[in-house]
Amino acid sequence: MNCSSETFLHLDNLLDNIAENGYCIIENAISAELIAQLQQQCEAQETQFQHAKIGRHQDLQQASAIRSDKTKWFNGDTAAETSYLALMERIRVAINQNFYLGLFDYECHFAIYQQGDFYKKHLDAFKGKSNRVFTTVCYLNTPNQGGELLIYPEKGKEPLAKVAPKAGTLICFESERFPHEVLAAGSTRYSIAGWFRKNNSSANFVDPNQ
Ligand SMILES: O=C(O)CCC(=O)C(=O)O
Ligand SMILES: [Fe+2]
Repeated sequence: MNCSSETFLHLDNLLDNIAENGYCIIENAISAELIAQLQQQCEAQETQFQHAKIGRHQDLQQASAIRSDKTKWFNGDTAAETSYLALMERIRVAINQNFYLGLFDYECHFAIYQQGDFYKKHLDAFKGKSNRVFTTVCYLNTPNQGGELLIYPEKGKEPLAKVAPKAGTLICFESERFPHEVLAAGSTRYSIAGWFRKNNSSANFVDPNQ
């Protein structure tokens, strides 16, 4: 098993599961200390969170029927954010080494789901339309009830997995392949959602463009 003393990440487990299934769910992937710091940061900065838009071209009103959480982009401004990004960088490099995907960078945001907040079934990327290749989700607390993530197969209505959010659990899946949804949260739910991206740039089109 591949564990760093500080942050604790089951890299081999992650790679094996991705190779076999295209997704992985790893409990206790990240140290409780780092998770607690990130969760406290979310709580302290809650007023800076905003209702999320979906895609680049949709407006807020359309988005609110699909998701009701609030998000805040991650800038690496704090030591905890830097540690988290360093972990994601290790995953990016390992995925590239194992699957030759040419993942180029990583973007992520914090998300807060208050009681009743949801995110309806969706895909994070559509073939040929997005540079998002792998989605990551990391839970920063363990809500009392609700807020489960359902991961669906490419075709078929029965979920492959139903994940009750738990502090320290890390989920990774192919963004174009797995529709997923977040059931209504029963109590406040803190998380980080992120995406490893490929570079779609060409001579007259620069993307990622954030
Ligand atoms: O928080 C989760 O469990 C999933 C969030 C999600 O699907 C997203 O932000 O795209
Ligand atoms: Fe998603």
